Amino acid sequence: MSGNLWGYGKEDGPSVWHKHYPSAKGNQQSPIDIVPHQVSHDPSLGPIVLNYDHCTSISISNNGHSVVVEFDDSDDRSVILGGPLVNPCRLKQFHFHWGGKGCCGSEHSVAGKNYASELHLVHWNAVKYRTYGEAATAPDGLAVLGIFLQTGDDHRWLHMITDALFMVKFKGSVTDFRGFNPKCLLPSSLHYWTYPGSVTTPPLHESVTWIILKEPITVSERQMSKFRMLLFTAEEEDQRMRMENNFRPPQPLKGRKVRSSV
Ligand SMILES: NS(=O)(=O)c1cccc(F)c1F
Ligand SMILES: [Zn+2]
Repeated sequence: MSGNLWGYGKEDGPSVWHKHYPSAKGNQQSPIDIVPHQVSHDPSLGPIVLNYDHCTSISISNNGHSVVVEFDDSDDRSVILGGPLVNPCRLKQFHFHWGGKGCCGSEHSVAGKNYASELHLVHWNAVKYRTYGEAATAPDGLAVLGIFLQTGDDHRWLHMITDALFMVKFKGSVTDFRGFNPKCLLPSSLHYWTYPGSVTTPPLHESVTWIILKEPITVSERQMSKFRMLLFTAEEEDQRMRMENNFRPPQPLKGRKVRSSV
């Protein structure tokens, strides 16, 4: 039975990840608190382009840490390009981080403000690396697009995801999830902040070019509550633990520059 290597609890959460994952104390860790007034505007930064029109979602699953939608990344059907990126990067998966009822669960914060949740679209540099695994350990291997979720009215398309969550309640569950285009989850503006960082879950590799959209999307508290009916635990486990507060707190900037497109 695969043990629980790490989690978000008191005994296995972010404050003890460094015991098994030394990168936790590295110089380019994520997330960070973004302070807009200290960001340097870089006019050489072009717009980001999302070519998701022929994207191929395959499945939605509960990996015991979040809910993940996986894509077919066997070719360049869905890529992110432009902005700070040298090479186009292939969409591999997206997932969310969220808090408990009514409190915040984003990973990045903006001048100390946290949002209710944060959506991460994970892409990898298939121009330079042969596999995702190889890219995941290289400094220019991954590009993650971060989108903040704030609460308000219902999001018109998020129900496509929240309606499927009952199928993946337990850790280790997976179900078909085809034909979903994440373009429907984007805000109207693609203005962004960007900085060099890490994946925010173990093994915490410093392989991510972060691209964080400035404009949040709006979802309802009712839609957010459906994420909280997911469980960190598997069906056969006695202790059922609600999946919430699955976020890492901000990490030291250590001299890194956060740049903005406009
Ligand atoms: N939270 S996260 O977007 O940094 C992330 C998590 C797991 C695998 C990744 F490749 C990744 F990017
Ligand atoms: Zn994430």
